[in-house]
Amino acid sequence: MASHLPTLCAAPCAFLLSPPRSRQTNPLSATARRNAARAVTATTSSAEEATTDCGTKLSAWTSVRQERWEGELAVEGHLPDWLNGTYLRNGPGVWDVGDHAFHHLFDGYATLVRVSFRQGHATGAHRQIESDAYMSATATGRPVLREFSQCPSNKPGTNLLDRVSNAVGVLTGAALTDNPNSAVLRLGDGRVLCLTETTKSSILIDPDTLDTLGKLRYAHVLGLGGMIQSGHPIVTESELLTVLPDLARPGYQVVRMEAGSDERKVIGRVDCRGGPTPGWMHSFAVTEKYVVVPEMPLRYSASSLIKSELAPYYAFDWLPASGSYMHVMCRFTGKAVASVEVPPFMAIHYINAYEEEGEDGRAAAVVVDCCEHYGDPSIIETLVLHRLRSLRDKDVLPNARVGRFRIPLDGSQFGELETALDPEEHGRGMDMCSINPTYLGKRYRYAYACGARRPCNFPNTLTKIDLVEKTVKNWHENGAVPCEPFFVARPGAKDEDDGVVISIVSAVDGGGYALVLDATTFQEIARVRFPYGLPYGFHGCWIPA
Ligand SMILES: CC(=O)/C=C/C=C(C)/C=C/C1=C(C)CCCC1(C)C
Ligand SMILES: CC(/C=C/C=O)=C\C=C\C=O
Ligand SMILES: [Fe+2]
Repeated sequence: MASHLPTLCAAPCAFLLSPPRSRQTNPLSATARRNAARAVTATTSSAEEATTDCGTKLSAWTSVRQERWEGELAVEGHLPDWLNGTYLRNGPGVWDVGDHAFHHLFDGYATLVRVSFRQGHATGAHRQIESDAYMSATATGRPVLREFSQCPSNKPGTNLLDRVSNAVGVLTGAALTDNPNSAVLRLGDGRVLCLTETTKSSILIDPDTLDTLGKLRYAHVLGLGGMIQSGHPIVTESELLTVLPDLARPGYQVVRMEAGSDERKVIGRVDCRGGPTPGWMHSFAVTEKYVVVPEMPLRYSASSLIKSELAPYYAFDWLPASGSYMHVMCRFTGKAVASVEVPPFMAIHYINAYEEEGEDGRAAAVVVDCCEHYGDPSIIETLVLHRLRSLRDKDVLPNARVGRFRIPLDGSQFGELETALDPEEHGRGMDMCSINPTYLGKRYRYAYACGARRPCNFPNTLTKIDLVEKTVKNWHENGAVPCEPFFVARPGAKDEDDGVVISIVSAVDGGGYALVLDATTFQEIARVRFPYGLPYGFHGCWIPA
C-alpha cells in the first residue's frame, strides 16, 4: 500500500485522530476489532494509482481509508443560520484490501462521511463501518465474504462436498456479506441504520463518533425468504417499511417495523408473475395508502448464489422474456389491489409515487416515478471500477430518463410507462434521486438527481427537475463527481423547494467538499472543504440538531 497524503499535508483545517468517545458493545468478532485499532490515514493502493484518474487527481474511485478522522471544515460562502444538524453519507469507499482489488463499484467497504452544521460552521468526520466483512478482510488481507461481484468462499470443485459446502454457506447466510454500503437512515426512534441488501448487513452506528454499534438483530426471523432485503427501506417517524425478495418461493414479502421495535411484521406477500426468481429489489415506492412492488426482468440468479459463482450480471440474470410487472398492495391490510404487466424496464431507484383520483374522488390509479434505464441492464457494467477510472472522457454512460408508470386500479391488465420530461434536459443521465421527504407518497413537483453533461462515463451533474413545468436546473463543475443530491427543508418552509440541497463532491484537483445549493434557485451558496479527497458515496440522511 502506497501512502497518499498530499492533500492531508496541505490541510487548511485541524486534523486529528480522535480517541473513541464511547466504546459501545460491539458484537463483531474480537480479532476484527483488535485489527481495527490500528490507526490508518488516507491511503490508495499503487494498483489504483496507475488506473485511477485519466491524468487528474480525482479521488472518487480510489480507496480512502480513514478509520477515525474528525476535524473542522473550512467554509467557503455562507451557510444558512437555520442549517443546524448532521448530514451523513454512506457508500463504498475502500475497494482494495491487501493485494486484492475489487472489480465493481458495489463491492467496496462501507464508508461514512459526516458533515455537521452549526450556526454557519461545519465539522466533518470519516470512517469505515466495522462490519464482519470489512474486519475479516483487513485481518486476512483479502475478502472473505461474498460481495456483489466477488465470491471468495467459492469451492470451484465439482464434487458433492464442495457443492454442499457452497450451498450451506449461502443458505445459512454465513458466506454472504454484511458490508452495509448502500444507505444510511435515521429511524423514527433516533437509531441510525446502515445497510445493503443482505438482511445481516443491518448495522447500527453512532452518528456523532461514527462508531459501529453492532447488528440490528430483528426479533422475528423470517427464514430463507427473509435473508435478502431492499437496499432502500422507507422510513418515517413511526415505521420502517421494506420489501424482502423471496427466492425460495418466488415473490416478495412486504414488512413493517414500528419505530422503537426490532420486530419486522409481515404486512403481505406478492407472488412473482414471471421468471424463476424475483426481480432485483434495490428500491420500491409507496403512496399514502399503497406499497408498490416492482418486478423487473433483471432477476436474482439463484444458481449464482447457491453455487457461489457469478451470473451474467454478477448476482442477476437478465430475462426479458419473463416480463415486467407492477404490484400494488394496501399498506395497512396487505391486500393486493392491482397487478399489471408493464413495458420492459430497468430501474434501480424509485423517486416517488402518488395516488391519482378519479371523478368519484377515489384512487383510480397509482403514478410511480423512477430513474429508468430504457429497459437495458448495461448500467450495471458501466459501474465496473476500471471503466469508471479509465473511460472518464468517453461518452459511455447509457441513456436514462424519468420513467413514469401509471397503474390503473380498476382491474385492468396493463399499466403504462412514459417519459416524464425530455431527457435531453438532464443530458440523458438520471439516477441517485431524492425528493422533499414531506412529499413522500403524495403528489409532488420537484425531484433532485444526478444527471449528465456529456461526454461522460458516469453522472456528473446535479439536476433539479420540475415535473410540472418539465424543466430542469443543472449544477456542474468540470471533472467533478457529485453524489446523490439530498434535500433538507428550511424549518417552517411552506414551498416544496424551500431549503437546501447537499451533495458531496470529489473534485478534479483531488479535493473533496460538501456542496450546499439553494434548493429554489439551485445556485451554490456554500462549499465545505475536507482537507483531502473523498471517495464516491451513494446515499445520505439528515439528523436535525
Ligand atoms: C446498488 C447498491 O448500492 C448495492 C447493491 C448491492 C447488491 C445488489 C448486493 C447484492 C448481494 C450481495 C452483496 C451478497 C449476495 C446477495 C446479494 C443480495 C445478491
Ligand atoms: C451509482 C448507482 C447506483 C447506486 C446504488 O445505490 C447508479 C448509477 C447510475 C447511473 O446512471
Ligand atoms: Fe441506492
